[in-house]
Amino acid sequence: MITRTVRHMCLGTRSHNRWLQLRFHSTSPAIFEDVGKAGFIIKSSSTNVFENLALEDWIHDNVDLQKRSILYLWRNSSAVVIGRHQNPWQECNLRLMRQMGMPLARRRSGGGTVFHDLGNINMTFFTSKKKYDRHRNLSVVTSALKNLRPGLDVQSTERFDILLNGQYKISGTAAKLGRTSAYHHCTLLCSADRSVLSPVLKSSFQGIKSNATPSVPSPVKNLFDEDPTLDSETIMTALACQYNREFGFDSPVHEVDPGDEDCWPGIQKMAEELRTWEWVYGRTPKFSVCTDFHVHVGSSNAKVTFNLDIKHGIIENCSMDMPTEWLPKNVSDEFSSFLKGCKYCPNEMAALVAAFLRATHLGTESSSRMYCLCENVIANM
Ligand SMILES: Nc1ncnc2c1ncn2[C@@H]1O[C@H](COP(=O)(O)OC(=O)CCCC[C@@H]2CCSS2)[C@@H](O)[C@H]1O
Repeated sequence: MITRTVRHMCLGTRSHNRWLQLRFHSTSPAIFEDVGKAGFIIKSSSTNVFENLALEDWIHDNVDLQKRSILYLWRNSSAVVIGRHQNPWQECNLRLMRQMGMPLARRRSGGGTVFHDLGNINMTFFTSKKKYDRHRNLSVVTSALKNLRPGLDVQSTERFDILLNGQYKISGTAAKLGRTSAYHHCTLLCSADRSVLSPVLKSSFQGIKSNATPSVPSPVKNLFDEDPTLDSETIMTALACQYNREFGFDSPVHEVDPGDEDCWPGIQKMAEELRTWEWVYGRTPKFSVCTDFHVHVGSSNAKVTFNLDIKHGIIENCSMDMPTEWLPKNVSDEFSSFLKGCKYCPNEMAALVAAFLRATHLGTESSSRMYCLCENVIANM
């Protein structure tokens, strides 16, 4: 299958951009040649999770999907991707991810949390809402794999996972349905680093109560562990071929750069929005944290109970309970009210704590206790 670079097909200026024409002048076949066709396959040249998710948004918002379907193939460097209505504190080990410098992304589709790295292939099937068919899309994946290796036991399930050997998940699905258009996207675990996948998908926090969508953990396996002769390029080519075959299209795989603002006007702003704290954390459904911990300073120790209500990622209510001989009640009360309005974010909290301690001239002993208390609170963020 020929791989083409869409950038080369574009004339370079916004006014001549073929994708814009796709949106605004989609009835002009002479201009379109390839993109005027009913089926189109693209593959991202980027491995940046935010850029790649932004391209999904861009296509969903800008391309007329009534007359054409698109298969979008993409891979990301290591990242965790949560569903639109999920709670990241509940779903992943944020502390470990921060230590590893691993990004967390919130996608616009629902569903659970998955781990991505270059050993994981993502596919997005864009269609009109009428043509939206997850079973058929997943049959493209399973047929592509069976065409490559007829001995593989891969089957899709009722919940739109794909299982290997009837028990190991190799693919998870999510979808976004708009008024007239839709996309279904799914993963394919080929050779992801499972020594990272498991620990990053384990929350390190306790005492979270929320109605956010929980993930459904499953035993996972990499496809290449089953057949080490496979590789990602071969799989992506097979997926593209099977997509054309299943839907009667004849699209080559067009390589696209989601960082190319000329090609996708406004995409950088979309990627920026996906990177913001307000989107990644602030979109978490309202939740509360009720936790207790022991604090030790020198020879003194105490049990602290901590209650927080968090809305849009911001602390709405805060109360803490501890022996008054350990920390005077007026100090803990003042600190509690100081935290209201603060982002549930370790960096922000550390800065606020420093400001609080500067402003409230506590004695050395109380200051040390406050630091200890705050360290414990921050460790839960
Ligand atoms: N990459 C990947 N592929 C398949 N299964 C995974 C993966 N990472 C983790 N898991 C397993 O799935 C569950 C979560 O399953 P759950 O069913 O809760 O969620 C999903 O499957 C969501 C799939 C989203 C697909 C999108 C496509 C493009 S952007 S992300 C997790 O706890 C692990 O056990």
